[in-house]
Amino acid sequence: MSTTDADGRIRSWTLEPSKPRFTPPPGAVDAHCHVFGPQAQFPFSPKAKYLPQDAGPDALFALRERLGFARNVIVQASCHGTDNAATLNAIAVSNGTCRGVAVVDPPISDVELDELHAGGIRGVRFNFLKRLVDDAPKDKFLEVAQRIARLGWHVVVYFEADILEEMKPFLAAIPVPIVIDHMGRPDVRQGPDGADMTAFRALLDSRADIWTKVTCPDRLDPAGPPYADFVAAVRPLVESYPDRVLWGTDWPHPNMETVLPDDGALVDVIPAIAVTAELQHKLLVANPMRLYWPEEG
Ligand SMILES: O=C(O)/C=C(\CC(=O)C(=O)O)C(=O)O
Repeated sequence: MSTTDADGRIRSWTLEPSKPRFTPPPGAVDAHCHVFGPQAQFPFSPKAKYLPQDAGPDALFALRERLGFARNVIVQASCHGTDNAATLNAIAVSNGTCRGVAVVDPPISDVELDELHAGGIRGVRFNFLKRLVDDAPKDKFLEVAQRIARLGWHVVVYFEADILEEMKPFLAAIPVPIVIDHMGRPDVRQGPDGADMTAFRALLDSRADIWTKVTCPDRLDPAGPPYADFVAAVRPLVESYPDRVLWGTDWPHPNMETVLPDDGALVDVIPAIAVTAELQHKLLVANPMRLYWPEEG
């Protein structure tokens, strides 16, 4: 259960995650996580739909150490709106071990985009979840997608399975690689051949440069650890698209109010969805390095 402090700010992550049994390969990247604040330095957006307690870079790096990861990709969370300062700060104090994905105001200037690039940003996120953002203007997002192409960036798109069909023309028009958060949130209880996974595979088959994060068993599988339905639905996806999958903790688990995910248990899902050392290396090292640290390839 999440806890709320005197200011009404919630903590949706556990302070004592278990130590995973699975040891990630050297150089493993947690490619989907966030930072919150610290608020005194980096206030939340007036439009924030949730107000979390501080979860800054120190806590992120302590978690990374405990879980056995070497790098992080920090995705700007909606509670910080389009002010990417908290994300940039975490990258700046990471000694080169973090990169990030920003959320931007569509009229952002080219100079500001260059500054984000210098600060370690390598992509822009378009969030279509109505509970998180007031509007998601597809025409303006497409202009942004065109303007980031020169930087070699990609876009990260977050939507739920019920709008996949209507997202297709928008996604087809994006001129840079696309990463879909949490597989577009399928109902994993339908199984690997259920309607949601079948539709999502068709989307992946429509372009060779659509990647996805095989993340968030905690959000997608209400049964909890060992997340059997998630594993059954997602393992075949990892095997079909081994070069286009990423993995992340989703720490500090925004909006997880009823059940606080145990990050150690989340890491232990990895060997169940990526069952060979080769698949694990692609998922945790080779793929995220190609997207976020291409210069090291
Ligand atoms: O971060 C996630 O993966 C999921 C989120 C929060 C979020 O995206 C945001 O605040 O920007 C969610 O489903 O509430």
